[in-house]
Amino acid sequence: MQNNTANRVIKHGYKIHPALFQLVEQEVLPGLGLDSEAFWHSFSDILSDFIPQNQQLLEKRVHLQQQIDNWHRNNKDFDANAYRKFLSDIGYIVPEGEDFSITTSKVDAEVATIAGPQLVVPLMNARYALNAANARWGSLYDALYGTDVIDESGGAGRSGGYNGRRGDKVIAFARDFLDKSLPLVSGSHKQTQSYFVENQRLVAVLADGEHTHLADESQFVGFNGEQAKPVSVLCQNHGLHIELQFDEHHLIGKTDNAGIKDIVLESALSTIQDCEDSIAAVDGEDKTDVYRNWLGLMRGDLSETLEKNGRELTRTLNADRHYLDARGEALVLPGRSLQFIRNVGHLMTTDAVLTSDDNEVPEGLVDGMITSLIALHDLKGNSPFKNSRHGSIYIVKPKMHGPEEVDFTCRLFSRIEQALGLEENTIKVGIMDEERRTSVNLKECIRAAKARVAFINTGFLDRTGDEIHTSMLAGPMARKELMKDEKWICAYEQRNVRIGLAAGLQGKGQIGKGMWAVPDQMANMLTTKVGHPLSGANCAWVPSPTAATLHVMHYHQVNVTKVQQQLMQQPATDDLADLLTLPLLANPQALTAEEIQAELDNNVQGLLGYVVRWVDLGIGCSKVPDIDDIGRMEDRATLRISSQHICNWLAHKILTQEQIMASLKRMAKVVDGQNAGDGAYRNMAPDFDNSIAFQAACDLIFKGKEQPSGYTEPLLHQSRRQVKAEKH
Ligand SMILES: CC(=O)SCCNC(=O)CCNC(=O)[C@H](O)C(C)(C)COP(=O)(O)OP(=O)(O)OC[C@H]1O[C@@H](n2cnc3c(N)ncnc32)[C@H](O)[C@@H]1OP(=O)(O)O
Ligand SMILES: O=CC(=O)O
Ligand SMILES: [Mg+2]
Repeated sequence: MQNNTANRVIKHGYKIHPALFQLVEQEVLPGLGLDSEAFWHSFSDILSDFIPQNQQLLEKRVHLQQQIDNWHRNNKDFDANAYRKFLSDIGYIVPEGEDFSITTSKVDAEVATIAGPQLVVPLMNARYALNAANARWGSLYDALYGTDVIDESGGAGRSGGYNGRRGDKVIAFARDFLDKSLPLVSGSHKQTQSYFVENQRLVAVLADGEHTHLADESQFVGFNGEQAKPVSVLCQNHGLHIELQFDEHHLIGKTDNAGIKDIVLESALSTIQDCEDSIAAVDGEDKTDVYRNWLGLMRGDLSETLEKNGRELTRTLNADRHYLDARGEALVLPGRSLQFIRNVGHLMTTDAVLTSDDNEVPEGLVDGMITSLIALHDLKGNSPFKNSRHGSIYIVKPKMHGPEEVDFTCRLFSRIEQALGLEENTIKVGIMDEERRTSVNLKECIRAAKARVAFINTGFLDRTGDEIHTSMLAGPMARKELMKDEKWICAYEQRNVRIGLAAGLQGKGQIGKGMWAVPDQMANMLTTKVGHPLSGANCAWVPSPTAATLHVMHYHQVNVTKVQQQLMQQPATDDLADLLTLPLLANPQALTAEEIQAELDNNVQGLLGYVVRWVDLGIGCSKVPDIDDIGRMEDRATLRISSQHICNWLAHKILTQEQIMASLKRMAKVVDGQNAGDGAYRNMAPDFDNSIAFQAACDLIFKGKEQPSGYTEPLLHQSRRQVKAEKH
């Protein structure tokens, strides 16, 4: 791919994309008190020092993978002990050192001490990014009414205008939630006729006129309005706030015994603004758009005008929330989620900055520098809002392979801090445990970041892709849907919590769990995702604000601190053997032709449905219907799984090339049909040869074995850039 070198601004030998240069000079640097020349000088020094190291780390990945491939070629009879020894001999598994505790400081409570949902959002989409930042507080009534959590039986359907029968079910569900999280001394919230404040206590009046109180009176936090007739009452449970809002003239309030019009839950405590797998930013122009959104969030002036339900509205960041505390004194709570930014990993390069000989520079280096620079606006108080009250910058670093790569990130952050005049360890790091070499060496990875690590998180989607790719030659893999029951993944999830706790993350940072990837199945999420806090995780990913408002109920139900304390009492186990158990098909011959076809078609449908929107429309995260018509969140990590899975079955002759091509062509028509309502969409069928998206999908499968770690971004980027070039 030819890089556009026109109109570049040369800074200390590097050629800066004009859009990025303009953004930094005209929008980012003003107000930061930094000298422009000094900034570009230190940026170029950092690039010169870190580019060769970045390259070496990538070469090491390739070298290790080659040795693993050779080992599988030469060891058809798998011996687990010999395999483990081999991995240690080649340095894939590193020796574990003494126990230690992380020393990270200045971590905000949303990360360190309060357990709750973490929302992830594509930063390229300002409408969603703003919505996510504002998802700190969400209406429980809306979340219940609008999703399958409330069943439609008995005339409680969702279509049409407000359905009172459905509303009654919502209110009953919510009252039940109040009874569990804010129990009363006597009676139930289901019987309350009113609430008021008296002598710094919350009083609930029951149907028979009895005045009762909260069983734990310290749960009452504050109110708004008159003590005798509050318009809202604020309580808390496990550090999470619950707001009861009253209005007896409101559509809902007037049907409610106590005049409650809504119950608002503190929901997404933290949000990850994503520059990585949920977006499609392939060049300097795209990167600049993404950085501009981050700037708007950090400067507090991001806004987006949109049309919703036939009305135009302008979305901006929500203000903080004001109350009177129990004593009647002012109380202010954050109106927005605490924001992390996810940078890209070490693999990709970007033309946002070119070297003197026109080579792209590692994208992660540019992300690190520019997103930190932008976050300085928050630290310097240039926004009417505050993100980190402790003056920290939170960067999630994905797809790192082992402790050396974590160390590289930390050294990069340290240099960025020096360049920006920040105190050492201002930039906190979230380590995604989503590559196998990180999982097997997790303790050493955390040690490498022990003064700045603020979270570890099991990115099980990428991790599954890496599991397949790393052992590509070992044999055919289990079916995709059954992967979640395999020994390695159970060990991976438990081990991550165990090692995180042993390294002292409790009270200092997050031990996180992965994404709920079926955005419309909220009832299923409500029964299943409680498993995350129960496993000792103090946060877990959700795909939408609604999911955050529902998932937060799990943290009311489970006291994660107590779970963690119990887990810390348990003796350490050697779970490495389980972690290294390959998820191979127990009996490939037992698969029926129908099962094979269904597995293939399902993978192909998801893959095509995602890739076509990525390549042709630049949409990095989509809800794509699977073969059973269930909408699934697809991003680059889920694509990594499906492409690597097909590739693996092809490599082991469960599938043939012809069979895959036939499925691709058949499923392309299905996907075209699914997108028929979208005017911007371009069909893949029948002119397959001229569809860049279709060709990209083929390459992801047929060239999948050769892709570094099975990643999808090199091919996606190349194809998207081709589409963009054709449009210009
Ligand atoms: C493996 C990994 O890396 S996982 C991390 C990467 N994945 C993600 O970040 C997933 C983020 N989620 C999403 O992008 C979306 O929820 C999708 C693509 C899954 C579904 O999107 P859609 O089909 O547009 O959702 P749907 O139509 O149900 O809802 C749209 C509404 O929800 C909001 N919404 C949906 N997801 C989000 C989100 N993550 N953050 C904020 N708002 C969101 C939209 O703003 C929109 O509301 P609006 O009209 O008021 O603006
Ligand atoms: O980034 C998350 C994942 O599951 O991959
Ligand atoms: Mg990932």
